[in-house]
Amino acid sequence: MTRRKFTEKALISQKEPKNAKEAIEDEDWFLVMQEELNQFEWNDVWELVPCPPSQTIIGTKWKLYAFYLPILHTELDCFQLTSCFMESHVWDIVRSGVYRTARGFFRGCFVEQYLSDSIILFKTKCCFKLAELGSLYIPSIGLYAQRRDRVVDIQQTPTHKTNIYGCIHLLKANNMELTVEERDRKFSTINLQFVTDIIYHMAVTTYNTSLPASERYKNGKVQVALVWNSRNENSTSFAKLNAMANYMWIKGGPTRKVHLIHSIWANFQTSTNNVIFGNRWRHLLGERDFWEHVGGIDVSMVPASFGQANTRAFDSLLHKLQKYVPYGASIVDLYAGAGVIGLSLAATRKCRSVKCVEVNKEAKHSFEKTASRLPTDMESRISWHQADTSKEPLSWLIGSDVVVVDPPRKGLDPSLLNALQSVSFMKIKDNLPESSKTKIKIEKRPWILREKETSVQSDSQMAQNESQSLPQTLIYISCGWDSFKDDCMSLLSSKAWHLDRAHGFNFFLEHRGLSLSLSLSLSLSHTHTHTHTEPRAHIYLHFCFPNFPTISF
Ligand SMILES: C[S@@+](CC[C@H](N)C(=O)[O-])C[C@H]1O[C@@H](n2cnc3c(N)ncnc32)[C@H](O)[C@@H]1O
Repeated sequence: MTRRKFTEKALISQKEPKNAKEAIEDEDWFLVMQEELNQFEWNDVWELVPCPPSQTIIGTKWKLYAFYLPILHTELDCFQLTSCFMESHVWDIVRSGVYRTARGFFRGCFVEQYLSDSIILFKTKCCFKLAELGSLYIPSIGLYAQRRDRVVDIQQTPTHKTNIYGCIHLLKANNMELTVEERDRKFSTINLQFVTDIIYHMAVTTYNTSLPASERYKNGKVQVALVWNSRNENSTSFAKLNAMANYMWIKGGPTRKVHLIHSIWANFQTSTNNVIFGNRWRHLLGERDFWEHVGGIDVSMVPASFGQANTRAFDSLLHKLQKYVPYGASIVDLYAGAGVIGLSLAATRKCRSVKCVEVNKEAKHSFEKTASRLPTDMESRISWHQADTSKEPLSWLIGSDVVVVDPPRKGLDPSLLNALQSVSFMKIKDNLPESSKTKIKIEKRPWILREKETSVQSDSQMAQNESQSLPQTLIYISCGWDSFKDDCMSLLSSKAWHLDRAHGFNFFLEHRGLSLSLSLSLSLSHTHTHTHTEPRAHIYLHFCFPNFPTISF
């Protein structure tokens, strides 16, 4: 494998050399250089080493010039990159290609205020889905390589220096001792290639406040979920799964001097599609509740419900978002997961009411646990509803001053998008659509009643007493740039909403296609109610570019 030296003050271009300052300032030059880099064969491993400016290092065609940070992408990839970021660099999002794309887009929407947070990336990514490939005796456990035909072993990299390392070591030893075979593993089709893999979910908690903040990530205990190729606990291979969990617990559990593992869960998944988790979960060992502290509140997380991958970036996003929510507002948090966003707002903005709407019933337990630790003087009425936001979305919007949406990468469901477009043109009480009026009437439809049975609410009169206000503020948190752009354009083109702020956050930079993620916050307000003194509505989004070809600074 060719190893090429690359400098921390380097940039490649066929164009005229420029010094670092000039190059950063000259956007055209920068973009040309980015295009050139896209033509590269990415089979080489790049190393970050000090290198004198203007030194030709890659044949005659490519030159290396003084600059800030390198752009690089390799097949073994971001691990070289991340090690660099991990150890020393604050990744400057402002110089990234994603940032430029976003800024161009928002300028087109007349948003001048586009801000972003820089963060030391891998020191903060807390949650990983890891795959295992290879033989029993030489397994690799880590993230998929770009083509997803192999796994880059996380232990070969200096990037994820957490107790996850130790857990992976245990898994490998364990597989050998217990001869966990291919047939026990979960089978997946990934990118049309049929590969055998076993999937682990690992999350590190930074909750332990007895540790100095700098050590919490490194020494946080790990929540491990083993995804098993069987339908349930009655399968013949369940004994092997149990043995595997016990082995890990004995070697890395609370009785050891080095206590690595917080808890172990099993997930049963026999499906051959790309969905990682099956519907059936079982808690095997350790504490059930796994706590984090984000957005000013303690948050409980189970692996079965969605958890943001980067605790620190999420915390930063939540603190920013709180500023856009008026005190005493009533909130609906759609695509809420365990309701972390809604509950954080309830606690910090003294919200009148907070409704969290989520389709995955497994998130209910975490919601209840988190709610049980909210400050006792909180007067908000909080509730969690297992429901599909695409069904009767207006019924969730009416009665809320602020709508928070945090959809999956595919973006908003069309029916919700429609409802958001139409809601600002409605006159409350006079023009309530039939579907939302029925919510105020006594509900008789069995399927809605069934959904309500799975709801948790702190005030049973909530639905009836809720004021019938219309949303003035929309906060959009996105992790899918393309879908966000489409949704945003639809909202703006309806002239219902005005957009005036955006904010970016680094959430992760991970190996899968070198996806690059950041969040933005935007502010939207109803065109006809916009006062120009204060933004009335906000969208935040967190987006990511899978297969983003280069990273630039
Ligand atoms: C990106 S996650 C956001 C979770 C949450 N806001 C958080 O920060 O933890 C998207 C969530 O939307 C949920 N979801 C997907 N489609 C949905 C739908 N049609 N109705 C309600 N929830 C949905 C998923 O189960 C997932 O929990």
